[in-house]
Amino acid sequence: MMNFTDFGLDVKLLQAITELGFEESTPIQSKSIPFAMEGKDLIGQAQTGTGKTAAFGIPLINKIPTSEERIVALIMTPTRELAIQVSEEIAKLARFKGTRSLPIYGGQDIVRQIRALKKKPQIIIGTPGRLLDHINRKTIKLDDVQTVILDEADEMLDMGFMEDIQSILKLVPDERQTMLFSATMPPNIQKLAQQFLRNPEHVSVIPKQVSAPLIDQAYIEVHERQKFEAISRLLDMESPELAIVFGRTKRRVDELSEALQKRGYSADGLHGDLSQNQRDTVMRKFRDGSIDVLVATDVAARGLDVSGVTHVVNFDLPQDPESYVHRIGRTGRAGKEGTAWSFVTPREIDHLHFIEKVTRHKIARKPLPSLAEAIEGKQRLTAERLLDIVQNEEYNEFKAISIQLLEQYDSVQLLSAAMKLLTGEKKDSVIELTPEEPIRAKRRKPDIRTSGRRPSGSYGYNRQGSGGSREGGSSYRGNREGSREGSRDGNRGGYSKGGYGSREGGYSRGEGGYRGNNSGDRKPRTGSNESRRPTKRPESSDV
Ligand SMILES: Nc1ncnc2c1ncn2[C@@H]1O[C@H](COP(=O)(O)OP(=O)(O)OP(=O)(O)O)[C@@H](O)[C@H]1O
Ligand SMILES: [Mg+2]
Repeated sequence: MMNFTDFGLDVKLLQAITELGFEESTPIQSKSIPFAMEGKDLIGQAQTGTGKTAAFGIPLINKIPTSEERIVALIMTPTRELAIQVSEEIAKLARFKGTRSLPIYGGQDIVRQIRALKKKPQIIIGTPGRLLDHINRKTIKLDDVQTVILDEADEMLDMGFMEDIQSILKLVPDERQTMLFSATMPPNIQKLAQQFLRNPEHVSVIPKQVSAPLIDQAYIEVHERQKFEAISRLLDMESPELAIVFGRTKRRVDELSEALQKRGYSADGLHGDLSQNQRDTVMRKFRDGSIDVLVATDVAARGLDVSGVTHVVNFDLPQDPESYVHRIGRTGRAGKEGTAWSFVTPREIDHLHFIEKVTRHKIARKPLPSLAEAIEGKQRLTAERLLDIVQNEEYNEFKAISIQLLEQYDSVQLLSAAMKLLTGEKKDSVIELTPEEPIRAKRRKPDIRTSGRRPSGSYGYNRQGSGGSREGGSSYRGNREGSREGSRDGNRGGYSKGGYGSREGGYSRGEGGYRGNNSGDRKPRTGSNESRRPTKRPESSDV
């Protein structure tokens, strides 16, 4: 671990890093920043939630002169939400230095983007489809780009963005620095790397444990028709601060989020068929805590960093182990702990074993919480809420009436009634979700490592790859949308509990650190770029 002061960074950048509460660099940052500062091309791989964004953001901002008036850097991400988020992190890091960046993605009003481009951003963060659109309109010119970063590079390939990326990179001068980052690196990344990187440094953080140590993983065997009851009980029992529930299809996400709302949970859905405006609203509500359950397709599986996500639930098992890795990686970030549950139907047990094998992590089986446990959980939560008020002495205006009531009734009676009211009764509306087909286990051929250079096991796990055929798509591509088909090689590159020092404090960031605040631009998005649609994936987040 290093201090950020060791890298010889611009003082204003250091100031921003301090302000963000980053005390020491994470392993991927310690390893990548020096290479990046030397101008080397780079393939960077490390577990979810370990600071890859800053690993490329810091050296990037460091190298751009304040006086620069051209677009000199390009960052590509697979989804719009991620473009927004990365752009926000870059903006925070660039705050004092004054580096100008701009997110550019599908679904946002293009005229507005064109206007923003006139302010001479130095860094563009975008999704490939919309970027190409601007390139074709000549509103973005890449002739002066010196640095290109592909975040979640493997996912962009899986989404069928290869051609788009190729067309874009052809327009960038050869004399440039190119960097790829992801927690998983399938073999097909090699193709991209060979084509676009020059003698890249492979930086991968070697994990002590195969799976993310901070995520407590479990599965619950349920029948398809029990899933809704199961999720209700889990939510009641654990009352997550924030939870992300992954469903396989858009229909699933719509039905489930509606059903949860009907039952009184504060939930909302996110998938690629919503308007950008709706997507933004849902994300904002989730980040500020006005909803606590985000039901989503795999559009939310990659890269999203929302602090306070304590639980991830795979309501439907993902097709690919990589998708599993990224999904559960929405919790247990930045040194915090998290819990991930997966619902597995009896016919999917084999598929679960396959995920276990590839991720080299045994997932513990847990029983479905009983109704009694769920009720107890809810009551405990109510009691906590009450005690909170007691502790903060926020009840003065109720004192008089309480005294009056206590003259007539017994205190236990009264308190019980108050708790009943507070807990709320479960609305037992009938919930019916359209069943999803079980995922069939598919055998994949043993994988080829991302790069022959690394000793085996240096990734988080050696996965069995699909040997190139894209896993999963076939059987349900049609309506399964959302599911990210697989990247091939997964890896939780890194970082064991000890990785950040001790787990809580180790990855320390000041209290005030984060909480998705969001300086970035969040405007209603309208309009779209339908001209290019990734071939592989019905849910494109870009167009
Ligand atoms: N050195 C650091 N100290 C403390 N917190 C950090 C540090 N670097 C990054 N973080 C914070 O850690 C969180 C996770 O970082 P980030 O989103 O970059 O992870 P990632 O490795 O890109 O994960 P994913 O694979 O899911 O995209 C963010 O909130 C980020 O601000
Ligand atoms: Mg990331």
